[in-house]
Amino acid sequence: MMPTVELHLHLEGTFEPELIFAVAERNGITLPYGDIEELRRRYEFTGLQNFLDLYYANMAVLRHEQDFADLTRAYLARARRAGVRHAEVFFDIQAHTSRGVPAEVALGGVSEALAASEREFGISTGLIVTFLRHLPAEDALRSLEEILRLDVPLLGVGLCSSEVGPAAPFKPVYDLARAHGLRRVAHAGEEGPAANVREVLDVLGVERVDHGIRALEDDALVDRLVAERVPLTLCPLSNVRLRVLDNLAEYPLRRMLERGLVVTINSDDPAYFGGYVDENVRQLTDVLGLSLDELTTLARNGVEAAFVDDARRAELAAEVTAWREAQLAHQG
Ligand code: HPA
Ligand SMILES: [Zn+2]
Repeated sequence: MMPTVELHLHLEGTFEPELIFAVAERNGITLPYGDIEELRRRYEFTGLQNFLDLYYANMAVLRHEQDFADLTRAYLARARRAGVRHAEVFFDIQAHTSRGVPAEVALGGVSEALAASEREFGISTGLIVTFLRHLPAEDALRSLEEILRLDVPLLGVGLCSSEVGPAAPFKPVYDLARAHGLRRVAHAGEEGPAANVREVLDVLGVERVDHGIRALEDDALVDRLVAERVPLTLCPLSNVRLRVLDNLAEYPLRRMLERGLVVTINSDDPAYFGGYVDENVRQLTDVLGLSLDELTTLARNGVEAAFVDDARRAELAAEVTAWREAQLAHQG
C-alpha cells in the first residue's frame, strides 16, 4: 500500500450511512430516509450545492462529544487501511455551532480522537477548521475568536462550502489565524474560475489551494503556482461526482504533473463520492495508467505539502522511498 499524506478531507464527509443511522438512532432522531439503501440512492449529485444540501442535513444528527469522536475514529480506522500515514483534516465548525452544538463539544470529540490517532492508528494528524463561505465573514471571525479561547490543538484554517461571492471579506479571519501561527488553506477553483485561486493567494495569503483544478484555465497563474511551489490538493472522484469533469479519463493529472505543479491526491468527502484516498489513486492509476515514477511524485508532493516539522517530514519521505524500492524490487 502506497504511504499517503491526506490533506483534503472533510471529517463530516466521511460520515458513512451505517454510522449516520446508528448515531441518529441513539440520539432519538428520525431520519427522512427509511433505510440505508434509500439514503444511498440520494448520492447522485448534479453539482456542489446539491451535494452540500445532503452533507449538511446528514451531519445534523451529530450532537454529543461521543458522536464527533466516533466519526473521527471511524475515518482514521478506514484511512489506516487506505495507507494514510499523516492526515490534516477539515472540520466545518460553524455547521455545528449554528445548530446549537457548543464548539467545545464538537471540537472536544474530534480532538480527543485525533490526539489518540498516532497510538491507535499510526497516523499523525492536524486539525484545520474550515469556515463556510456562504455565511457572513463576521461569523467566521467570531467563530475563530471563540476557538482560539478553547484548549484545542489547532493546525490551521480553511474556507469551503459553495464557491460563490468573493473570498476577500474573509481576510480578517486569515490575518488573525496568521497572527496566531496557524497555517492557511482555502477551497478555490473547484466550481469557481481561476480568478478565485488568485484571490485566495493574493488576499488571504493561503499556503495551499484546495482543489484549484480550474487554475489550469490561466497559464500565468499556473506558472506562478509552479514557481512558488504552491500545492494543489486535488480530489478526483469528488470532481467527477460533482460534475466538475465528465469522467476520470479527462482528469488533467498528467498535464499538471508535466507542468511541474505540486499536486496531491485526496478524497474530499469519501463517504459521498465513492472512495477513500486509496480508491482515488487506484482508479486514476487504472484509467490514466500512472507509472511508478508518477505515483512516487504524487506521494512525495504530499510529504512536501504537509504542515509537519522536519523530523516528521523525513520519516514520511523515508516511508515513500521504502515503498518505491519495494515496488521496484517487485517489478524487477
Ligand atoms: O468539495 C467541496 N467543496 C466545497 N466545500 C465542501 N465541503 C465539503 N466538501 C466540499
Ligand atoms: Zn473539499
